[in-house]
Amino acid sequence: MEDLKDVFISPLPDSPYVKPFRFNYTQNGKQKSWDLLEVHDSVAIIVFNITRKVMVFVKQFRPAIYYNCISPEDRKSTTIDTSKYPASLGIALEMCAGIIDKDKSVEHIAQEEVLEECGYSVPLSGLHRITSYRSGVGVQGALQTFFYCEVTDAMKTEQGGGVDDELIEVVEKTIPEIEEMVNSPGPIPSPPSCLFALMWFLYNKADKFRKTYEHHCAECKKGKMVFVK
Ligand SMILES: Nc1ncnc2c1ncn2[C@@H]1O[C@H](COP(=O)(O)OP(=O)(O)O[C@H]2O[C@H](CO)[C@@H](O)[C@H](O)[C@H]2O)[C@@H](O)[C@H]1O
Ligand SMILES: [Mg+2]
Repeated sequence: MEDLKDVFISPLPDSPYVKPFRFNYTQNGKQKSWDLLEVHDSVAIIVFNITRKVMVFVKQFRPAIYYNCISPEDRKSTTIDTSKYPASLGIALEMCAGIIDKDKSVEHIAQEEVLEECGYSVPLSGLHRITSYRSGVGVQGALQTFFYCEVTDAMKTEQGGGVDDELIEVVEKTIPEIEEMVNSPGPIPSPPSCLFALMWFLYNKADKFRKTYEHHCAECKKGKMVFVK
């Protein structure tokens, strides 16, 4: 994932992923315009492994993050010096997510992404639609639909890691590690949607699993309840 070379910037040809255009309008009698990017709507899924009480993340190289680490001066050079700018600068930790580029329901797209990226076979009934929100409101405003699913080790039927030329590493974090992540002073190498997902999980679900830890501990300590972080 971190073997990066031959990095250079070029003008955008016709792209199936992003379409830049100018949006013109008159508001309160004043003529205005806004420069926009048309992108696909998407899904994102919180995957929580209840066998081992860990959250499943995907780690991947994100060119957009990498590019924004390069100084404006160095962006002008014909090739980017990868010894000065190693790939690690662009590696993000995210929830499993994918664009809606097929004529399928959001539930089916979410199910596919969990299998392709994380390796878990989840029944459609195991995917709970939580909410949807607008991402990149400055220039995109695309809709992301957000799901929660619980998986077990037995549901891990494939390796994960993405399809075609995707290079994705599956990473697991415990509840205390998630808490540490959201309390970090940053910069956190994750999009706001991922941080929202973590806060949603901590607020709505984490207690259920913390209680299991406490109970476990109480058993071990012969009835003495100990809060385990
Ligand atoms: N701009 C681009 N240039 C070149 N190739 C591209 C491309 N966009 C997509 N692709 C190709 O299409 C594949 C799409 O991957 P996914 O469907 O998993 O979406 P991704 O995880 O990138 O974004 C998901 O996760 C992020 C983070 O949450 C959300 O912002 C996003 O809306 C959501 O779909 C990429 O692996 C790549 O091959
Ligand atoms: Mg993805």
